[in-house]
Amino acid sequence: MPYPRLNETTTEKLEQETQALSSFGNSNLTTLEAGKSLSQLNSSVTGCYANGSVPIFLAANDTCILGFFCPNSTAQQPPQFCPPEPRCQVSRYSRGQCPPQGIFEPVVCDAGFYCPPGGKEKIECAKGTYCPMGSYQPFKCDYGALCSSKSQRQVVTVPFGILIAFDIILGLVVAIGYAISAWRKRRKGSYAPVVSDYKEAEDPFGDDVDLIAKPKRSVTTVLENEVDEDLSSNPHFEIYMRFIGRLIKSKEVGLSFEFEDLQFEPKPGKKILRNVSGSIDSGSMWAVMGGSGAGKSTFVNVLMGKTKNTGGSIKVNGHHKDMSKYKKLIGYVPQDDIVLPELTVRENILHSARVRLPATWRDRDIQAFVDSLISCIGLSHVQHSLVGDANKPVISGGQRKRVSIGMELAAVPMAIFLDEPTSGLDATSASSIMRLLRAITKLGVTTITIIHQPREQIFHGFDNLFLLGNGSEIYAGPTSDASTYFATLGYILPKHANPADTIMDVITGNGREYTTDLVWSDQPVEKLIEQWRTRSNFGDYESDLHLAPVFDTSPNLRPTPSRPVSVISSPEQEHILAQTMKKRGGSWPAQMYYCFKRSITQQIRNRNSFFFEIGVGALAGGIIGLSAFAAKGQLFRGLYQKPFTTLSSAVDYASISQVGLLGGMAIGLAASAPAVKVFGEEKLIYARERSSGHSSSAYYVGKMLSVLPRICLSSLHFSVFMGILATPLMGFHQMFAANLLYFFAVYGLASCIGMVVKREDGPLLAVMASLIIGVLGGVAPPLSKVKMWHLEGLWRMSPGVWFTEVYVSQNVLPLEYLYLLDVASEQMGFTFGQYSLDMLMIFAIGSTYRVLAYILLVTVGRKR
Ligand SMILES: Nc1ncnc2c1ncn2[C@@H]1O[C@H](COP(=O)(O)OP(=O)(O)OP(=O)(O)O)[C@@H](O)[C@H]1O
Repeated sequence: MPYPRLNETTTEKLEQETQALSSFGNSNLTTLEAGKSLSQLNSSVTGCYANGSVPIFLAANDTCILGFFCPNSTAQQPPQFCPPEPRCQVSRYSRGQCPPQGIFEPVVCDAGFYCPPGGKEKIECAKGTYCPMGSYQPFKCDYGALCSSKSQRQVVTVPFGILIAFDIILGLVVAIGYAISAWRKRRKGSYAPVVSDYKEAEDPFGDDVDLIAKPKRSVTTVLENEVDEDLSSNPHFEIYMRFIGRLIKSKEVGLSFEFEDLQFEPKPGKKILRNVSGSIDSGSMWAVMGGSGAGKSTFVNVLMGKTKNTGGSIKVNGHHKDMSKYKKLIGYVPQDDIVLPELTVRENILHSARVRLPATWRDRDIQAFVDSLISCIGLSHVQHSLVGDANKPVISGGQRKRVSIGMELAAVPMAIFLDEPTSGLDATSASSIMRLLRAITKLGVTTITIIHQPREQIFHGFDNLFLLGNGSEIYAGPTSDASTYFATLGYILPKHANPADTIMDVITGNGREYTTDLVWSDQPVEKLIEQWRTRSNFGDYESDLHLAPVFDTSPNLRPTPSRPVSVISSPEQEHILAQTMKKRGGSWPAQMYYCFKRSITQQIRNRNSFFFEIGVGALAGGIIGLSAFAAKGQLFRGLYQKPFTTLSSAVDYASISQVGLLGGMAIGLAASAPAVKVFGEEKLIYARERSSGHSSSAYYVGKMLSVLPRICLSSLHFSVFMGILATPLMGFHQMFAANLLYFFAVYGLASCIGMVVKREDGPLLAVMASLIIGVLGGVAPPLSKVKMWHLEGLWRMSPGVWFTEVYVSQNVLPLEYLYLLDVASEQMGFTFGQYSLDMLMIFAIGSTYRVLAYILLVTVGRKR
C-alpha cells in the first residue's frame, strides 16, 4: 500500500489534528527518545490518522533505523508512533504487519523492496537479488538461484542440479557395476587357466621358505601317496595343496594342545566341563562326539580360548600361553553359518583370504588360491551366486555351510575347529569335505571336529575320538582302539552297524542291546566316565575277549600312521611360530580397504534400502520445507531495534526454531533405522572375524567410511528439498553442512544402539533415541527455561540443541540490524553468532557416539 505523502489534504488534516491535540492538553504527549522539551513538541505537527489519537514521538530528529521506511518524517516532524486501530492491532498480532497509523509513522520496509539507509526511498528488488521484509539493501542471490524482480526469497537451483547430477552418476555407477559383474561372471565361468599357472612348479614359492627346514612330508609326497583318489583327480586340489604347502612347511610348527583337569562352571553348582584332560597332537584329526548338551561346544570353545575355563590348564605346544595369541593361526567354523548374505560365495571366501593370508601374497595368487579352494569344496558352479540367508535363500543350506567352511580354509589355519561341519550336507558332500580336511591334516593342520552321526566312512577318517558325556571325558584316543575299549566295558560293537551310531548309543546310556553278559548288563554314563578315569578294566579284559577288529578301514581312506601323543616345542620352533603369526594377516590399510569395499558392495546389493533411505531423506526435507513454504522465507520476527521498538508486532521466535527441531527429528527418522543396521546386522560376522585376528579398528573404520557417501547423499537430498521449499535465510552450504553433521551424529548414535540391543529391536530403539536427542533441541521446553532449571549442560550434551542453534542463529543474524537479537536470545535461550562452535559441537558429539560405538563393538564382539 503506497504511503501518503504530504499534500494539501493531509496538511489540512494535520492542522485540524494539531488543534485537537492542543485542546487535549500537552500532558498526553510522550517521547521515547526524550530529546525534546514539551514546548518543542507543542510546536510539532502530529500525524495520526485516527481522530483523537495521540502520537508518541519515536525520536527527537529524523531518525529512521535500517530496514525501515520513513518517507514523511523530517527533522521537524520526527518519526511517530500512533496508537493502532483495533483492526491494525489484531493484524500486527496475527500477521505481523499493518499499514502505518499516521503520516509520520515509520513502517518496516516491504518484502520484495529495500529501503536504503535514511529510509526515504523504497526501491524494488532487482532481478538477481532478493529482499526479505526489512531489507535496507538487496541480498545477492546465489549463482543460478531463481530470483525475479521483487523477490523476497531465493530459490536455489544449483544444489538441485548437483543433486540430479549425483543421482545420474549414481545410477550410472550402479548400472556399470552390474554390467561389470555380469561380464566377470561370464568370464569367470571358466577359470581353469590359473590351474596351469601353478601346477607345473614343484614349489612355486620356493624362496619364500624362510621359516623352517623342509617339511617332513612335502606336498608332493602327500599328493602322491596319501590323498584319496577322487581328490587327487581334481586338478584344482593340487593347486590348493601347494598353496597350503607355502604356509605350512612342517609338522613341527603346527599347533598341539595339552589340557589338564579342564573345568567350566559358569555358576556355582553348574558344571559344564568336569576335569577333562588329554592332548591333541599337531597334524592330527580328532572327532569330538557326545550326546546333545554333553559339553562338546563348550570343550572346543575352551580349547580355542573363546570361553575362559574356570579350572585346569591348557598348553599350546607345551607352553602355557594365552590362546588369543594364536587367533591368526586358528580357524573356527561355527555351528551356525555366519556369512554375509549380500556377498557371493566367492566374495565371502575371497575376503577371508585377503584379510587373513600374509600381506606378502599377491592378490593374483590369493585369487588363484581361492578359486582352487572353491573347486575343492564343490562350489564352483555357484561361486558367483549370492549367499542369501534363511529369509531369502539363494544357495542351498548345504552350500552355505560349505561357504562357511571355505572361509576358514581360505585362511590356511594351523589348527581348525569345526562345530558340526557336516550338518545340512548330503552324504557325498560331507565325505568330500572331510576328505579335504584329512588332506590338509596330513600337511600338519590340526583338525578338531564336533560331529553328530557321521557316516561310517567319515567316522573312520578321524585319527582320534574324543567322547564326552555330561561334561566329562568318556574316551580319548585312537579311533581304531575305541572298539577294544568299549569291549572291555562289556559292549560289543556290531560289525555291520555304523560304529559311530553304536558308540553314541552307548555313551548316551542306551547301549543295552550291545552288552555282553561278561560284564555289566547296562551302564549309566557316570559308570562309563568312572571306567575311563580308572582305566583299569581296559587292560584286564583285553586279552580275555580276543576281539576281532570291529572297524574296517574304508578302502577310500588311507590310514594315518599313529604318532605318540606328545609335544615338544623347541625355542627355534617357538620363534618360527611367532614369525608365522607376525606374517599372517593383511596390513591394517589393506584390511580397512577390503572392509570398506565389501561394505560398499553390500550397500549396492541392498540398493532398495539405500534408495529408500535417500528417498526418505528427500521426502522428510520436502515435508518440512512445505510446512514452512507459506512463510516465504520469513521465519523469524523479533522486536525492532530502538528507537522503533514500540512499533514491533507480535514476535515470532517459534517458526525458525521449529524448522530446526523438525529438521533434527526428520533426520533422526530418516537416518536412524538404516544406520542401526550398519553394525547391528553384522555383530556375528564381526565376532567371527575378530576371533580370527581381523583388526577391529580396520573393520570399524572401513565400515564407517563406507557409509559416508550414503550420509552425504541423504543429507544432500534432505537439504535440497528443504532449502527449495522453506527458503531459509541461511546459506545453503551452511544448511547442508549442519544437516550433514547431524546425519553423522545420528548414524553414530544409531550404531551404538545397534551394538547393544537385539537386531529386531534396533530400528525402533534407534528411532526413539534420535527423537529424544531431537526433542532436546531446546525448543520445547525452551532452552531459556532449561537454563532456569540449571539443566543446560544436559541439553548441551545432545547434538539437537547445537543443531537448532545453528538454524536459529544463521537465520536471524542477517537481520541483526533490524531486530533486538539480545532480547530474542534471552527469550529463546540460544546463543547467536557461534556458528563454528555449534558445528564443532555437533561433530564432537557425533564423534563421541562413534568412539562409543567402537568401544561397544569391541566389548560386544569379545563376549561372543
Ligand atoms: N556360558 C554358559 N552358561 C551357562 N550354561 C552354559 C554355558 N555354556 C554352555 N552351557 C550349557 O552347557 C550345556 C552344554 O552345552 P554345549 O553347547 O557345550 O553342548 P553340546 O554338547 O555342544 O550340545 P549340542 O550337541 O546340542 O550342540 C548346555 O546345557 C548349555 O546350555
